[in-house]
Amino acid sequence: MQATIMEESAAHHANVKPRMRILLVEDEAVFARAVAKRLQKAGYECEHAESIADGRALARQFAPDLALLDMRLPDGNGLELLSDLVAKGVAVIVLTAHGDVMDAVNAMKQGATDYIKKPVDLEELLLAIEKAENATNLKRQLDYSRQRNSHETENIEMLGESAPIQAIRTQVERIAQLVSVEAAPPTILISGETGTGKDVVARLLHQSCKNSDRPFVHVDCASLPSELIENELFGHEKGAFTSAQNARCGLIEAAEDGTLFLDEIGELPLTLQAKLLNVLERRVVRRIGSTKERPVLARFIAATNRDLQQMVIDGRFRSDLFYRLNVLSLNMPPLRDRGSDVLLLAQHFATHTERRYGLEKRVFSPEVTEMLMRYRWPGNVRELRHQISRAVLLSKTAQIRLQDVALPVELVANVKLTTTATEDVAAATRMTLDAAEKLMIEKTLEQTHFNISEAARQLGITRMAMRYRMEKHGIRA
Ligand SMILES: Nc1ncnc2c1ncn2[C@@H]1O[C@H](COP(=O)(O)OP(=O)(O)OP(=O)(O)O)[C@@H](O)[C@H]1O
Repeated sequence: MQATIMEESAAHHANVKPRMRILLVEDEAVFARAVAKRLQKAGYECEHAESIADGRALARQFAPDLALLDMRLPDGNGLELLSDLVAKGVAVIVLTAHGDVMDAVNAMKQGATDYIKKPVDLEELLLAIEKAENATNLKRQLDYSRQRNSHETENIEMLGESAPIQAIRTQVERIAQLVSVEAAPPTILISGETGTGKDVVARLLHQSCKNSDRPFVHVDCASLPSELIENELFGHEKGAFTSAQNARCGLIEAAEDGTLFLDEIGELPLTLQAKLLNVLERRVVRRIGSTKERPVLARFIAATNRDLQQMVIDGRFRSDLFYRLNVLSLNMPPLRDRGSDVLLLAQHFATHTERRYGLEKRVFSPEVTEMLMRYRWPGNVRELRHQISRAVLLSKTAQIRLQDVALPVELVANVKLTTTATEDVAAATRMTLDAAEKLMIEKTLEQTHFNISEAARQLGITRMAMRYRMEKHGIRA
């Protein structure tokens, strides 16, 4: 989040056109909150209205570039607002109830840019917005046909040449072959620390299966309140509870014969774990308030950064569900075990940011290169991506130096003890040269459990020089 703010403010300074302003007209509060949060995270400005009247008023004040318009609103049909917005030159993506084809057709006839079926997959929505953004930009700049761009498909990239990433690629290929001959596709469990690319690999698995043109539905079990997850997953019949005015299909059904990706599965409440197990075993789903069972064709992929086996021992995760999910498993390696993939990814993210903001090419100083290789990356690829875009935006010269990279002080000791590195650390931490040197020695000693030879090796100095410096700074082993 911090990095996003930094990117935006730097973009502002670099005189780059700010990103789109989006008006969301939607009366389902929880869903609206999730959409607004995701859009803001992606760097868009977003305002939310709950009715046609509010939407109309906000459209005047906020002057959006794009609107996301629900069709069923408390004070009428979204189509009433659609024509006003289109007349103002606002691109409109309509959100239609599942199966309500007529709404979509009417909206497109009245000038909507695109439509998305509910329940909405946030990543799919972002893609539609990007398409609309590209289309609008193109239309403005070149008066070009929007059609060409709106058919681009997303290309998922899992970069890396290291052995652990090659092994993941091979596993993905094997799974793709397996799935094509199996009747009920086997469930896949992806584990790995946060930011290692579990989402990326889930999409890659989807892309490489024969049903890749079918829906990919992402459910984040951690961000949905537990009382809503059941409704989201299973859907409900009209009248199933007081506020259920219309029947609604759940996400399991919405995935059709594509992929249902259950992210952060470790956060699923125990009661729902039992219900999910039933779906996986019997391959049927029943909406809340319904007696009718519908067949489940989707393939399930689950992901977690928790130790599910430990959760089973602690009684917080059902063992039968764990075994059912864990038919095939993929373990995403942490970034620190991927060798020079760190540099390959850093270069990729740097180029991406340079292109996005029209900046000149940057190079990493040798100390930064070394630091990138030695840092432990607890937030993995996500952390690297944020650090690199931030460094590219903040560096005043074509060379990215250590002070442009805001890695936590306690890990700076991973850099060799050269004069330039000490100067860079001092500048980054606003310490004197002496204090920076002392800090680097102390931290390396701590990390090597006071093994002086090992610490000296890591710092690139002799054991004698290490002893001398420890004495100078009054550090006792
Ligand atoms: N190998 C890779 N190549 C390119 N980009 C990657 C790679 N791995 C991860 N990323 C990028 O890093 C970011 C984090 O990845 P992702 O969301 O897939 O991680 P995650 O393991 O699902 O994280 P979390 O556990 O927090 O949900 C994303 O922006 C993703 O595009």
